[in-house]
Amino acid sequence: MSTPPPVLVVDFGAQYAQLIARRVREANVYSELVPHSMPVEQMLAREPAAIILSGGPSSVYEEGAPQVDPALFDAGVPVFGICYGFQAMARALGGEVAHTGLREFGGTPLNIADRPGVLLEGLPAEQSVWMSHGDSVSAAPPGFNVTAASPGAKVAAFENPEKRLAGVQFHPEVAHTPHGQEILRRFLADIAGVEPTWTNDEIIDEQVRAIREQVGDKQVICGLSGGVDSAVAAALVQRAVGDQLTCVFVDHGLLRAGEAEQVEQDYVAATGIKLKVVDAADRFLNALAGVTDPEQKRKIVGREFIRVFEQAAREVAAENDVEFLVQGTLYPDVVESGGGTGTANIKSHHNVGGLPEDLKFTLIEPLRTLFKDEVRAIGAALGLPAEIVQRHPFPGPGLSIRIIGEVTRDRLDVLRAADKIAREELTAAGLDREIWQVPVVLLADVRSVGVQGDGRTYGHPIVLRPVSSEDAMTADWSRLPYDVIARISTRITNEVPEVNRVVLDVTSKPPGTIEWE
Ligand SMILES: Nc1ncnc2c1ncn2[C@@H]1O[C@H](COP(=O)(O)OP(=O)(O)OP(=O)(O)O)[C@@H](O)[C@H]1O
Ligand SMILES: O=c1[nH]c(=O)c2[nH+]cn([C@@H]3O[C@H](COP(=O)(O)O)[C@@H](O)[C@H]3O)c2[nH]1
Ligand SMILES: NC(=O)CC[C@H](N)C(=O)O
Ligand SMILES: [Mg+2]
Repeated sequence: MSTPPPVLVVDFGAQYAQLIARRVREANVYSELVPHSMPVEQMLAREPAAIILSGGPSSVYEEGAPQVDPALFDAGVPVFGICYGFQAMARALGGEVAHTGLREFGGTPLNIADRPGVLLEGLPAEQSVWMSHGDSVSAAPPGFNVTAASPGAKVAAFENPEKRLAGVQFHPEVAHTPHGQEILRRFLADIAGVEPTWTNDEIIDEQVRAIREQVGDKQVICGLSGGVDSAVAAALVQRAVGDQLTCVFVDHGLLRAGEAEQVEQDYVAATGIKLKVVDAADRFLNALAGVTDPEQKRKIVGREFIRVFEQAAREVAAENDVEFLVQGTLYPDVVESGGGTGTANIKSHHNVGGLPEDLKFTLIEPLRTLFKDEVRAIGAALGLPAEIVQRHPFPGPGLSIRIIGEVTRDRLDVLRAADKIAREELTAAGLDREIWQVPVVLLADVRSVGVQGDGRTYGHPIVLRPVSSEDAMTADWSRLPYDVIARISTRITNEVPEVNRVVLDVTSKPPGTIEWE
């Protein structure tokens, strides 16, 4: 894929590395993450427009701490250091970093120096920034102006605009640094001289061009779920190769009420796309019989999806094998599956970590580096209707990972009924847009005693998990109005006989993930 010269974000193990890349894209500049282990020559071979060094947990003076190769600063590429990256930069260029004993975590006042330089000129002389450090730069490298200080960091920002180098101790990428985005934008525009041309239209044109080149005159299939990501991915591919694309919607028996009908009607009506619907419920439910382990469920679903796609591909093009499979994979699917830089496997998303080893398709995943809200913006720019673009996420493994315990048809029916009620009440209360999603979970192996109609019941609990989030990487539990929760609870316990208790999940992410499995 040919993209503009990237701004490379070098990941030193920061919590926020991908967030930095995303903020750069928000400044309309193309950006990608690379590991700190990548040799400088390789970074330079990418002809980056600029390089940003991320934060990280190490201390630069510790033995074995990741260092920055000083050759990076001689290459004439603009460099911006953040937190650990700032400290590593200071050290590589002849400044000093010390453990001063003055740690700063969270909102911290920043005082701008008399010579505020390019990055801070005209911004409030005192402003709040988000800090998270124990080490500090005690002396800036020769040739650099110190442009700000904080109580715990006498060198909190420095720059050398002639050499196009700058850095900050604080985190401009987080929302808690109010002027952070402006500071990042100034680095890109005024120090690095990068043009802000990476707009949604640009992304679309670039992806369409790349997909057309990759696919040529071959046939393509796309797993279409009715969700946002695959809808946007399919729309991009349709724009690129038109009716060489066939979408395949798999009814795996793990869907919510009304979902299959909705895909068949809404999506085809909105886009005119060629759609093949496969009823594969028996196949998935047989494969899942007796399985309770979440990772095993996810891997089974991942494998069965591919087997169904293979069969569908054979039917789409009898003699001319389908080589390409389009998936609406997003960046969070990749990181959580352990595909980031040194990141742990939290859960195998069926479309990444859950794929079988003998996968024969070449994957086309045009959204793989993006977050959901970026994808929504692209979907809107492609002209997809709001009902599709604003839809709540629903995981590919569907209700199988919302039944804690074995997945059976009866349990699926119970969960489907409860989920339908929760969704109806949320929509009736006008809360869909405020809420990220509301997984409804059945604790199938847990029972508790109830009393209904003067009789004893021994039923199952349903968990409501309403969350608010910007990008699914972090989330908070949503403070739904009590009367809405009460209506959902009353209706579920009245209308679903197997359920006699409704509980609310009040855990943020971290420590909980959004889905229970
Ligand atoms: N029922 C399905 N039939 C066909 N493909 C599916 C199905 N469910 C998921 N997929 C494939 O797996 C990918 C990942 O699923 P995921 O749920 O993350 O995305 P989505 O459904 O497109 O969007 P959303 O996150 O909004 O639900 C989809 O983009 C799609 O390619
Ligand atoms: O396509 C998907 N395949 C999966 O296997 C999967 N698991 C979780 N999710 C969705 O991803 C977001 C983050 O979820 P978690 O906090 O549970 O990891 C939430 O929006 C989840 O609904 C999935 N989507
Ligand atoms: N967030 C960071 O990058 C921290 C850098 C370094 N570990 C410190 O404590 O100062
Ligand atoms: Mg989905």
